[in-house]
Amino acid sequence: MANKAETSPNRPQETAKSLFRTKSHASIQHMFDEVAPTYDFLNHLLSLGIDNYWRAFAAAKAKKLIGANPAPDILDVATGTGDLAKEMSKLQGARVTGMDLSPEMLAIAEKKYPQIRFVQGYAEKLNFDTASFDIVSAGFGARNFEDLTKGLKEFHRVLKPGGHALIIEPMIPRNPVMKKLYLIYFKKVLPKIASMVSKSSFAYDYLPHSVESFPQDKEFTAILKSAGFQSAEFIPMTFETSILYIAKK
Ligand SMILES: C[S@@+](CC[C@H](N)C(=O)[O-])C[C@H]1O[C@@H](n2cnc3c(N)ncnc32)[C@H](O)[C@@H]1O
Repeated sequence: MANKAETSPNRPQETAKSLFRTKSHASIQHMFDEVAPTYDFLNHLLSLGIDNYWRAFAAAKAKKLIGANPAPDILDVATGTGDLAKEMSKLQGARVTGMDLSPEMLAIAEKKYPQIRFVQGYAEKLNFDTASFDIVSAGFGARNFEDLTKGLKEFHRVLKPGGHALIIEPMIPRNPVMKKLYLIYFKKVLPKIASMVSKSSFAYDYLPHSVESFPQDKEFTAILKSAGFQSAEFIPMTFETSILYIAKK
């Protein structure tokens, strides 16, 4: 039997490990609805504010890829509280839509950024026309998709030919010393801090499990290509603690 912190408060049969295996929409939604009120505070605290830089870096890459397009259409999937959508909305003429499955995360996004259009939905079945976006982004969301391949195929479908997907995920450093330090922080320190602030300490036990079990760098670019993208590259950020994937349709 798992201890209390490792089980979901309203779903005692569910452990952080079992959630990562199933990742049903209902369980993921429940977890994010619960962490929503403290999500931003903890995000910035636990990353020492560097998460803002990672999103701004992705938006700067998007700007280059968009080029002279005066009105790029951008979809931010798994937008959560909207911070990556906000970065994308700073691009000249950008028409940004943020979508997420969690109504509580979206309610916060709408409050923070009333100028951006937010909609509820699922990455695996995007409610948008084929070839309708120049950029599809996702910050720290793909790892939670119930069906990753289906989600990435949907990114590909809704992109215009030549459009790009930009995906940010946490990265486990490849350098052995950095990796050891990172995992101590990620598995021992981070869940303790989070449990003092968030209603759902469960979510922060799930986080290291989900990152450790998720395909990274070349493994993930191979998945992007098998989802239909003609090319895919990755850029490690901040001593390989985060990674940006860029894939072209
Ligand atoms: C860690 S948060 C990231 C939020 C935001 N993008 C950011 O940069 O902080 C992950 C988000 O992904 C959403 N999510 C997870 N699976 C999803 C899916 N299949 N479809 C849509 N949203 C999903 C969750 O509801 C949550 O808001």
